[in-house]
Parts: sequence; C-alpha cells; structure tokens
Amino acid sequence: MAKLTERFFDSKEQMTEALSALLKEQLSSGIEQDGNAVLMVSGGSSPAPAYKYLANLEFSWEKVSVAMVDERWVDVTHEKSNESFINSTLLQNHAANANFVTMKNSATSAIEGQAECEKAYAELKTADVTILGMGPDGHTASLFPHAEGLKIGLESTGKVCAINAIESDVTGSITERMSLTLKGIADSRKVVLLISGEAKKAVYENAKTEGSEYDIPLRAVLNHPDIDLTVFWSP
Ligand SMILES: O=C(O)[C@H](O)[C@@H](O)[C@H](O)[C@H](O)COP(=O)(O)O
Repeated sequence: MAKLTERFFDSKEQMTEALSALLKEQLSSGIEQDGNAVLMVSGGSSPAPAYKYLANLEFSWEKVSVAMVDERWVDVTHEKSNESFINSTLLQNHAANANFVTMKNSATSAIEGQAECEKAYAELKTADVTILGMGPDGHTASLFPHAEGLKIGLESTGKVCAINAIESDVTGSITERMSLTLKGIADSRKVVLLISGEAKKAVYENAKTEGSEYDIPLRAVLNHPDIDLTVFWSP
C-alpha cells in the first residue's frame, strides 16, 4: 500500500493555498538536496489556480524542470494539448524560466514516439513532486481503464508508455496519449492526487476498495508500496 495522507478542505481556495505551499516546499528541498528540482504536472481544472500562483512566485525557476504526467498525441497548438495548458497557466512570469520537458515529439503516433520520450524522461532525476488528477472513470495520468497499453503502463520498468484509451465521454475523441507508467509515477519523492467534488470523492473511495487495477487504474497508485501519496480534496 502507498503511504497515504488525506487532506480534505472546505473550499478550493484553501486547497490551492495548501497545494501551493506543498509544491514550493518540495521544489525547495529538491534544490537544496540535488541543486535542481523536477516537477511533474497534470492538466485538469483542479491544479490550475496553484499553477497560476506558482507562475508569480519569485523562485529559482532556472533550477526547476517541469515535465508532463500525460499528454494527448496532438500538437501543442491543439486546444486539447496539456502542454499548451501548462504553458498558459504555469510557465508564465517567473516560472517561464523553468526548463520544460515535453512528452510530445514529431513521431506520427504515440507508440512510435515512445522511445524518444523515454530517452528524455530517463535524463530526469527522481521527481520532487508529481501532481496527479483523477477522472470519473478512475483513470489517473493517462492510465485509462482497460486501455490498449495499460498492461505495459502498470508493469513496465520504463517511465513512459503509449496509451490508446477506449473512447468515452471522459476521453473525448482523442484517445491516443503518452503517459507516465506506474513506475514513472512512483519515481517521485511525493505524489499529490487532486480530487474535486462529491462524485469524484465516491470514485476515490471506491478505488480504495479491493478490486482490479484494470477497472480502476488509480488503485495501482494506491496499492503501490513505494509511493508517498497525499490526497487533496475540495468541494
Ligand atoms: O488529460 C485528461 O484527460 C485530463 O487532464 C484529466 O486526466 C484530468 O487530469 C482529470 O480528469 C482531473 O480533472 P480535474 O482536475 O478537472 O478534476
């Protein structure tokens, strides 16, 4: 089982404040320890206010590498690109000085781009903090239930994997993705899971029950013995 800490807040503002403080603390201690820090980021609405706060924070951003937790296999100009979202929320003002490591490359498919992405991620040290979201289907990163590539995502010793999700209301039409593997998620001093609303709280509680990691991939994170996980929930 992961080492689990649960922090439930009364408002999104309180969650953002606590999350921002945790991110700053993890990055500072990474720099103190290794001279540089690695932050793994997800898309989604929950982390956006903390990203905006960090963007305006005076910090040694030139010592920070920011890398994606997952990405749709689309160009950065695409409206659904997570990289574009990170550019417009986090990599602004002071944080624009951070070194950004993309998941997307010029390969025509995620599976063809996997080796190049793995090479880029292999050069990164253990992350200081990894931010995960969770979908209503129990996916986290782009580890979607029963997706093509999920077995590799759960079992590989590599950091990244190509995923082709089963199309649903949650995935939308773009099902081809690159994702951190479970091993890639676990290669982090701290993992943070952000959950908003009662409906997703129920999904999270269900993920904590015994069952298949293929049905609810978040279970694999909760079950992982080496993950230090803090769950942030707000209404
Ligand atoms: O790539 C995606 O499909 C989304 O980014 C997704 O994985 C998101 O992180 C979660 O659905 C949490 O979203 P919220 O932060 O909006 O709850």
